[in-house]
Amino acid sequence: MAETKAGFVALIGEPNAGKSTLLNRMVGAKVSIVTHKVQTTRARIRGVAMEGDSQIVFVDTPGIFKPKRRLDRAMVTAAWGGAADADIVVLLIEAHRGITEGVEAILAALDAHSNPNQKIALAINKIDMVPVETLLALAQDMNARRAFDETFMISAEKGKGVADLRKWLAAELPEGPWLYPEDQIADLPMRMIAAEMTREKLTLNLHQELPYQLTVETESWEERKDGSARVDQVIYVTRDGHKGIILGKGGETIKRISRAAREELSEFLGRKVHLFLQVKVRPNWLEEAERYGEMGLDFKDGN
Ligand SMILES: Nc1nc2c(ncn2[C@@H]2O[C@H](COP(=O)(O)OP(=O)(O)OP(=O)(O)O)[C@@H](O)[C@H]2O)c(=O)[nH]1
Repeated sequence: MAETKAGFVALIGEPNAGKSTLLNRMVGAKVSIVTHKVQTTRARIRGVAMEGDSQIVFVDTPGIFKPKRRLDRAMVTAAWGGAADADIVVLLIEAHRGITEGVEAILAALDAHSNPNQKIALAINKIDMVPVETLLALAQDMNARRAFDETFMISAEKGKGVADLRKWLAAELPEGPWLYPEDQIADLPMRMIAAEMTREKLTLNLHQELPYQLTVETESWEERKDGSARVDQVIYVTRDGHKGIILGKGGETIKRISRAAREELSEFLGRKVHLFLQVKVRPNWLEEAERYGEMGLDFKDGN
């Protein structure tokens, strides 16, 4: 019998590089949140992909960017933490943006946050947006700055090159027993996935900065005899005014958000869901330790 392999792969990159899209494509289920807005990923979400005898456990980290607030700092620390613990690190960059200041900053910090036993691959994403010459020049330029173990050119959205990357990852992982039951696609508690779904709908339905000033928590999850689930969530905002915006005129906005989140969760679970949303004002939630635990982040890291 062939030896099984298993290990952790960290996807790192600037916000919006396409980490969530790539993860979802590799795992084949929507476990991470994808939107057009940056910094949507706050927690270290894992997805598990099987490839032959290998089990690849993905750590989808928040984008790495210059931290300003405590929450930002905790997110960036979590991102680097994910990289340090992984067997393989994949640096994802955007083909059309090339070597940005952000990419340079990540390259400069990569040595300090990785170890010599780790393989580090480069994945140039969004190749659908540039001509092939640009792509080859970028691959060369990046490899001149750092000797990557392998370079991949992919389109996470269109699925190009993704299978090659997956095969390479599977082959490079250390030998060992699988870490999760084969049919388990994500170890993220369902409560958190449900909260992320609601947060995604809020992000899509609200404008500008507001989505970054709120957080969603699943307070209770009740399995009902008829096979449905009752899910109660609280949306925490920092100001009274924000609460009004989320509720909307006659509660229209929150109803729309609730309907969209319920439909997605119900589709994901394959059964009926009763979703109840409440909006609460907590001026200091950005500074409260327990909010960080809920998001899988360490409060201390924000200091
Ligand atoms: N054209 C093109 N767009 C892509 C591709 N991959 C991802 N995108 C888009 O890029 C945007 C960002 O993708 P995400 O997967 O959310 O990026 P992320 O790195 O997880 O972002 P954060 O969660 O903010 O860190 C989305 O609008 C995607 O649809 C690609 O191969 N080609």
